[in-house]
Amino acid sequence: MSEGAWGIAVRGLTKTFGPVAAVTDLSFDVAPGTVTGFLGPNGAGKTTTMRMVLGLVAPTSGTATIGGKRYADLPNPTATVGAVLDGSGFHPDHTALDHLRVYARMGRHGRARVTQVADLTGVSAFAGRKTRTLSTGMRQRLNLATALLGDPRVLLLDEPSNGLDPEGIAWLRRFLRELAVEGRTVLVSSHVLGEIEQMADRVVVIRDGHLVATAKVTELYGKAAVLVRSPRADQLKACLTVSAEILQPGVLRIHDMTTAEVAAAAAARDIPLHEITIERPTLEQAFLHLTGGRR
Ligand SMILES: Nc1ncnc2c1ncn2[C@@H]1O[C@H](COP(=O)(O)OP(=O)(O)OP(=O)(O)O)[C@@H](O)[C@H]1O
Repeated sequence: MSEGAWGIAVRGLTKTFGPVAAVTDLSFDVAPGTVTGFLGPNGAGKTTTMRMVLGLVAPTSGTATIGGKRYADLPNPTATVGAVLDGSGFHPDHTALDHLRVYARMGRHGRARVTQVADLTGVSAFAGRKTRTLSTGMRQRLNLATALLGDPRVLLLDEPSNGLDPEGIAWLRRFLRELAVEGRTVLVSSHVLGEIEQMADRVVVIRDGHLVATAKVTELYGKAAVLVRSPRADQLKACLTVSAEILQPGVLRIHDMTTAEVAAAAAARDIPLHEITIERPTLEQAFLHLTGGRR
C-alpha cells in the first residue's frame, strides 16, 4: 500500500454511553502529509473518537478506518499507528529507558530503535530516571517516544502539549511538522487553540459530539481587517467606499481593503498614517464563533 493511502476516515461515527451521547454521526478525514488539529470544548468527544479509531472503544454505529481498515484488522498495528492517550500507564519503578525497552520488546522493535526514539524526543536527557519522578512534560515526551517506536505512518496524539513548557511546545510543533512532511498522518487534539493554530494545517472542530467544521486553519480566520492610526482618521473614513469604523479617536478599522490599497488611498489625499497593521481574528475567536460561544 502506498504512503498516501494511510489516511484516517471517520464515517457516521456514533457512541453512546447509556444516556450520554458522546459522539453523534461524526464524519471527517485526516489526510497523510498533514497535521490535523482536533478541537473541541471539554467533553466534546475528542478522546472517545480517538479511542474508537484505535479500537479501544466499540462504536455504537459508524466506522473509523486507517488506510481503509479498522484498527483491529491492520496486519501490524503498532508499526502502522502510534498513539498518545491520557493515562498511559508507567510502571513507577521503571526508568524511562526501561519503559521504552518493555514496549519495544512487546512491539518487537529493535534496541537500536529505543535509542533512536529517545534521542528524537529528548527522552535521552532523563532516560535513567524512574518514571514516578518525571514531570508532566517529561511524561509527554516519553509517551511520544513510545508511540514512535514502531516508526508509525499514523499518529494520534491526545493533548500532547499538556504540561510542556513554551520551549517544549515549540519543539513539538516542529517535530510534528517534520513527521507530516515525511508523509505521515498526524491527528492532534487540543483545547489550547493558540497551539493548534501554530501546529496544524487543518482543523476538525467538534462540539457535543457533533462536527462543527473542518477547514484549513487559515480558512477559520475569516477576513482580516486593516487597522490604521492617523490624526485624520475621520477624513480617511469619509473618502472610502468600503465599510470602516472608528474604534477610538484617530484609530480606524477598514474592511475589504489590503494595506497597500489603504496606504495608496491615504497618500492620494495627503492623509498621514502613523501606523498601519493587519488585524487578524485569532483562532480562539473563530472557534468561539463556530461553537456558539461555548468553551
Ligand atoms: N466510559 C465512559 N462512560 C460514560 N461516559 C463517558 C465515558 N467516556 C466518555 N464519556 C462522556 O462522553 C463525553 C465525551 O467525552 P470525551 O472524553 O470523549 O471528550 P473530550 O472532548 O475528550 O473532552 P476533554 O477535552 O475534557 O478531554 C463526555 O460527556 C464524557 O463524560
